[in-house]
Amino acid sequence: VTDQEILDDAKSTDQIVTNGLGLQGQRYSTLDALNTENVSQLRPVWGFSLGGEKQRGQEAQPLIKDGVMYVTGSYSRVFAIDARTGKELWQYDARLPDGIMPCCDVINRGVALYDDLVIFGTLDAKLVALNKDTGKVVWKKTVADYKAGYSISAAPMVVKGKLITGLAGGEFGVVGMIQAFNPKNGELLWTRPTVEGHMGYVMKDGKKVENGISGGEAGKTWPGDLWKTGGAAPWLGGYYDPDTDSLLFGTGNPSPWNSHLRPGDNLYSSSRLALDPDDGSIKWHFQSTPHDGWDYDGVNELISFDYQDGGKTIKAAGTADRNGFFYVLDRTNGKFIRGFPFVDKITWAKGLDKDGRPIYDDANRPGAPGDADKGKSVTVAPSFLGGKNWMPMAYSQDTGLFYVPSNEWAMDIWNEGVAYKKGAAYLGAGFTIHPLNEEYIGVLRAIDPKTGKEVWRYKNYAPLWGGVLATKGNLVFTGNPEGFLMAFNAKTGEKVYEFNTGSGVIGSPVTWEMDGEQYVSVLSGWGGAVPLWGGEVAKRIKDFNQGGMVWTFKLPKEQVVAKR
Ligand SMILES: O=C(O)c1cc(C(=O)O)c2c(n1)C(=O)C(=O)c1cc(C(=O)O)[nH]c1-2
Repeated sequence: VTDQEILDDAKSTDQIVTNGLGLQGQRYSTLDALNTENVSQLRPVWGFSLGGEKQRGQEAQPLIKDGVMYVTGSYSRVFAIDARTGKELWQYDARLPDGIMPCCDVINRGVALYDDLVIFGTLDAKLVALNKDTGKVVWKKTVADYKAGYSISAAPMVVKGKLITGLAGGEFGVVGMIQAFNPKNGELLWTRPTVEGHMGYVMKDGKKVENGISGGEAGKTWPGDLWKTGGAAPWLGGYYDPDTDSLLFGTGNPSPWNSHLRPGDNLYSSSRLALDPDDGSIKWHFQSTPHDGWDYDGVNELISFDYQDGGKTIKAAGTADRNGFFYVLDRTNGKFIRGFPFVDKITWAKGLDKDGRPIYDDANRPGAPGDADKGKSVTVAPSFLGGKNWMPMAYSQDTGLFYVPSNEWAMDIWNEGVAYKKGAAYLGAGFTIHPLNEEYIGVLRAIDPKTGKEVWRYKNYAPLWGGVLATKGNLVFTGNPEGFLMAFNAKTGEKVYEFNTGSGVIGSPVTWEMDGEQYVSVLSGWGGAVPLWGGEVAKRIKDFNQGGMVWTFKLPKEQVVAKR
């Protein structure tokens, strides 16, 4: 895979070489052979088991190149599969040490492809590059200390010949970090800490050269030494906008959760960042939840899109935050254009001011703990798992709508005393999540970013936890924990297809063209954060079965011909 193929991925239909179906991550395919007219005839053509004794959450998006599918499974495993037949070509198992500390299941979100390499990050915070034909290790590099709580769950990406990744570990008081490597040998090129006060570096002739302190100086928006263990992990990775030559990343919660310990905005936690891919410097930031006290990570994808306003093209970016607000930003400078709630209930803030800063409801910030007891508990919506969590939305270039997998839930949350200890959970909070409605938690929403209007919604009993795909065939695909891959009419929201994969679908579906036919693939395998952290919600989903399968679909041949 070349840099040009990566740049062209949003337009090419015969391969998928980026996470997000294009570096901007719109998850939109120009294929329309499969459409609302014929999707009811969609059939599975093969299934592939990810095997292993312990099937856990499968959150990856498959990549496809030259008839081979590359996909990751739980416990840091990679599989190469013949995309025509489902036959395994090779598999690689990272063999994790016992002490790994992922907060939220043993998931992985996919590989990056570059040259003849298949590259992914592991739960013990390594990057591993495999030969695409043999699965043999070409290079392997430890990028952070898993014993301090670091891990990698994101799919890395290659931008302008650099391999870029974000690190996880926000629940352990790590220092969030975005890093660039030489994809051919794993050599570090630059590193950008995402907590104010930490020095960034670029490598020159094998030497670390300082590249500015994140935020300019230490402790401006943090008290005392707390910035040293400030979290803000960019654990979901990011995307790249070629128009502005910016990496667009989000950052997680500040550590610890107890906000009374850290008065101030706590930059750059719960923020969106635009970085220069050449040296990792920060071009702009937008903080969605300053002084977060509810675990509203700001990692959710910031998706570039253009729209017309009074004859002018606006270079915008949209993001649906965990805190329940959808933000439209000017992606040339990070300025707030507009924001609006995308969930039914938000109680931690009364709204947004003209710059997009939340107007807090102080009664709904969990109270400070006393010396011995816990602080005042409050009931807040959304829950800490968010109006939307990691699962990527899609943007359709035809309808101009975002298709947002969201959830309606609240939590009781309180603070407790906590001290930092390397490798131990660093929360200082307790919580329990509960549904807001009897009939549903999940809501797939079609949202107009120009008006904030919800065009349609689909309600789902269990929380939605899978990625979304939009196509020119007027289709929107996503999955649910109940096990179904579903397709909707992009304009009306009518459900036009479903298929039971046998376990919850929390992966991200893809579509591509092979031998003149349009294929759809998705991973199935229930898991992720909900069953682990879900309180009352976990009870609702306790009978859902685990799994680990890749499912691949297409239309029967005669069906395609009949429609043409
Ligand atoms: O702060 C972090 O470093 C971090 C990492 C991850 C992760 O790596 O998946 C999650 C979260 N936080 C998190 O807050 C969260 O809700 C979450 C859900 C999931 C998931 O895959 O279901 N991962 C994560």
